[in-house]
Amino acid sequence: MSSTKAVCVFCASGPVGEEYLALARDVGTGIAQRGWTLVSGGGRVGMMGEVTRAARAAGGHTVGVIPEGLVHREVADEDSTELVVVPGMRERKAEMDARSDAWIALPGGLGTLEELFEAWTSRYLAMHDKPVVVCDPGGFYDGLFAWLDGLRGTGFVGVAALATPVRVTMVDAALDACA
Ligand SMILES: CC(C)=CCNc1ncnc2c1ncn2[C@@H]1O[C@H](COP(=O)(O)O)[C@@H](O)[C@H]1O
Repeated sequence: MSSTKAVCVFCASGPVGEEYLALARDVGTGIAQRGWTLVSGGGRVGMMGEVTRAARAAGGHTVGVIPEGLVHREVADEDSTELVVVPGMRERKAEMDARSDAWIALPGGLGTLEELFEAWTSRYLAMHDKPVVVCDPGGFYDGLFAWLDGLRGTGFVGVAALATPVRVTMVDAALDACA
């Protein structure tokens, strides 16, 4: 077993399709099967709820970090092994960061992108060396990465920064990249 202890997963909180919910379950199950802790946004909604329920069903330890203002909106995961209620979004991100050894982004919306870009930019600025992994079996993010790739050579984005996230299509590969 690798030394990774806790993986933070970013993913959709909205009512997305079954293929995305199934992906979230596979990731939660895989994290638990490796004996790792899952860190998430602490809500029961969308993929976020699926990933945590699956991790616990597989015997995993889950840590949910939710701002008090979102406890109702995102339906705080009271069954979480640890549920950390924080004052606001900045504290949520800081707590998720402090408790994680690696990040996995799954398909998601604006919140997921916001979290992914913080992990990504802080890594290319050498503020940490935690793996930043994008697990995208269906090409959900292809348009985003194609657009960013188009900035190559324009001075807006460095080649090393573009190469920072580990992009994979398989859950096992995503977990291997965290190790
Ligand atoms: C003030 C400040 C630091 C804002 C940064 N913004 C955020 N920081 C942390 N989690 C977020 C932020 N915006 C949205 N999220 C969370 O990201 C999760 C996924 O959102 P989404 O469905 O991809 O849309 C949701 O739990 C949502 O609450």
